[in-house]
Amino acid sequence: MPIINITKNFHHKKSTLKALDKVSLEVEKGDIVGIIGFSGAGKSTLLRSVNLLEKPDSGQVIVNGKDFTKLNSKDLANERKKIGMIFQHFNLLSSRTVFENIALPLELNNVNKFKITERVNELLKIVALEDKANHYPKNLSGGQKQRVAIARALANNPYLLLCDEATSALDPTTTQAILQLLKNINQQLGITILLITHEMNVIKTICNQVAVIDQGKLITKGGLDTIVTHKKHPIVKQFLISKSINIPQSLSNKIQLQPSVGLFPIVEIELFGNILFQEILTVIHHKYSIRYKLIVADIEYFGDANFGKVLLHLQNSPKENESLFQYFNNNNIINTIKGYA
Ligand SMILES: Nc1ncnc2c1ncn2[C@@H]1O[C@H](COP(=O)(O)OP(=O)(O)OP(=O)(O)O)[C@@H](O)[C@H]1O
Repeated sequence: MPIINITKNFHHKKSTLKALDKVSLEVEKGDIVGIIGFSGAGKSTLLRSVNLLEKPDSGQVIVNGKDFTKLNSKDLANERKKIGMIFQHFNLLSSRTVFENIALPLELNNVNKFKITERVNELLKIVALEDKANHYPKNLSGGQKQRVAIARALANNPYLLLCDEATSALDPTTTQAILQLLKNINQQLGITILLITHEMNVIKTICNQVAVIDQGKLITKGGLDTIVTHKKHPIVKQFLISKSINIPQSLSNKIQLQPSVGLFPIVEIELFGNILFQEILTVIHHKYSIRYKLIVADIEYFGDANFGKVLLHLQNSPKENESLFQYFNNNNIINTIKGYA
């Protein structure tokens, strides 16, 4: 499914905004491609260009062997039936039951009543909501609503599923369950998935390809190992070490911003693929004989490199710690003193 050189401008009163700037993207059948980028980078515009909800000003969108930009509205409507879409806020119809929501695309496709019942029951099984068929959306949890939306998106047997931040409104456990469902759909039904996400976790859990977009341009696309090689690019960097780690309340209650006698520094270290965490700990302990408490460590490995943040509460005097900070700075280990306790 090649997207070739698409450009999309939005015209405001006095200015024009280039939301997509000559973007080309190849999506192979069976891929799960994650699109990442800062807010306003053009992710939604790119996703919506695939089924021409957003019509590019130029370029080609070749899906299912057809250039969507050249289709008349009737042919495009027919092609769209084979592309499912789900959204962050589910977009269910509140006046319809779960069954009726899922049945909607089939009704619009003039499928007969008997076949609709058969298909909806199949779909309820796929998303494990058989017992909720007659419930209304307002009585469902977020995860259940997204399952209904997924079932509805699958109704017409799509070959492609577009997901616009499908898990952003869900808690971590529900997110994992929805991701697992998407993975099963990809593997068992052979559906290609294109998704937008802000979460590294989503990429790591289900995507085999990542597309990075920034200011309307495609920066890179590939597996995570390829993406990591662009670690200096701001969006990739933020993605790799986006974690904000919190100082536990028991410690933050005691924290002082200025050093004073009897208080020791709490230092945050950023790991950015240049050095391994265990190596840093060994140096702190063996080379500089500095005692520390490990407060929080949130680290992920990509290949042999680790990325993330670590919070250490050093236990030595400022003088004794000096050589350690010199070591950090000499080795480009980004460190910030968050306070003293
Ligand atoms: N219909 C529209 N009319 C005018 N400008 C638009 C329209 N849709 C998007 N834009 C602008 O195009 C740019 C890209 O928007 P888009 O929604 O694709 O970004 P995004 O990466 O999905 O952002 P976010 O993560 O915040 O959803 C933004 O500057 C946005 O304001």
